[in-house]
Amino acid sequence: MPPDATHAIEVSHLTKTFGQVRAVDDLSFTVRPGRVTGFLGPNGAGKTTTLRMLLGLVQPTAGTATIGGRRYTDLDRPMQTVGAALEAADFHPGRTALDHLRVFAPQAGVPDRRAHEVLDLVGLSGAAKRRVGGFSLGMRQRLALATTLLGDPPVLLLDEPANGLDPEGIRWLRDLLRALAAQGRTVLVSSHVLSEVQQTVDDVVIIAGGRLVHASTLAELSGLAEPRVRVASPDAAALDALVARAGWQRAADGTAGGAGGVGGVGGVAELVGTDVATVGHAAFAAGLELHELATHGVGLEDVFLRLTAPAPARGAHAGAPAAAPTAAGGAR
Ligand SMILES: Nc1ncnc2c1ncn2[C@@H]1O[C@H](COP(=O)(O)OP(=O)(O)OP(=O)(O)O)[C@@H](O)[C@H]1O
Repeated sequence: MPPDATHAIEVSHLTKTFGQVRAVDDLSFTVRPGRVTGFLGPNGAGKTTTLRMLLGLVQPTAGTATIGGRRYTDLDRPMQTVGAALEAADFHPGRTALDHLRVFAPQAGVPDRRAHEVLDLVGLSGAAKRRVGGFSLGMRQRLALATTLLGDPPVLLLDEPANGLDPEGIRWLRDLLRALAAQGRTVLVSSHVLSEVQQTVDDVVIIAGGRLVHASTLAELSGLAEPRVRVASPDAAALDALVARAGWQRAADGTAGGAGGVGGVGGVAELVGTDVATVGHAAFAAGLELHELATHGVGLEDVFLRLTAPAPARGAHAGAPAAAPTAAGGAR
């Protein structure tokens, strides 16, 4: 099936509770075709449960998860529409890689020879006749990916596909996923480590505690990682006045005052869009005593950790400009 714009993934107010556990909580996001989207969150965030609901394996408590506007269970040819790899270990150990794919080929509605093509695509041609029982985790990941590609689906859902791959394998996966997206496919890749997929994804959907905490392009997420100037003075009021007078922008989650000076009295400001020389000069000209003036970078991984920190810490970010398409850091 040729990929086209009708193969977007739409998750709307999706909720799943298991007894007392609210695994997915009023989650809404869109995944666009032609792009690789990272579905990110710490362990237990609800990624797998969301993917399972998308695949009709788990019934939502509320909300909907659709592919091209239809639920997975309503698709005419699901295996030719969605390729999904949720667990890499689910192989018959006595089967060869080729046999494994041949078992799935009829379900995917493709001839046997397609098995060779997908083995080639994932770099496993040389191991086609080896038993899967002897495969490394990385080889299993490649075979799982080959299985998802059998029906040439326009939508790919991959749960932690980089797990078990060495750095060369991760680079290979990146190139393959980017090529698949460039063909117009919708590619959703989950991971609990941003750095693992940072160079692969165009968009990010970040969840924590079952809730959406951030959805944007990777470039917009990177914008939250700009360098900051941290400035502390024993005179909080004068520091505040200087910041206001100069028109400096405070970081959205930066400290807006509080203990920063001598003996815990004073103010601290975290500023973006300026530099230490400008701030130092203005403070000197204003006769303001400073106890700290430094630039510090906030890495992308730091941004990710802050966004996914437990609720009280996340609450501090609720006003971040690009950070909160829906609720950031609500009560859970
Ligand atoms: N079948 C189930 N019964 C009860 N609780 C479940 C079930 N499946 C998932 N959960 C719980 O739901 C929450 C979300 O789990 P889920 O596996 O979706 O998270 P995840 O983001 O995929 O985590 P990981 O990165 O560790 O795979 C967890 O608290 C988990 O224990």
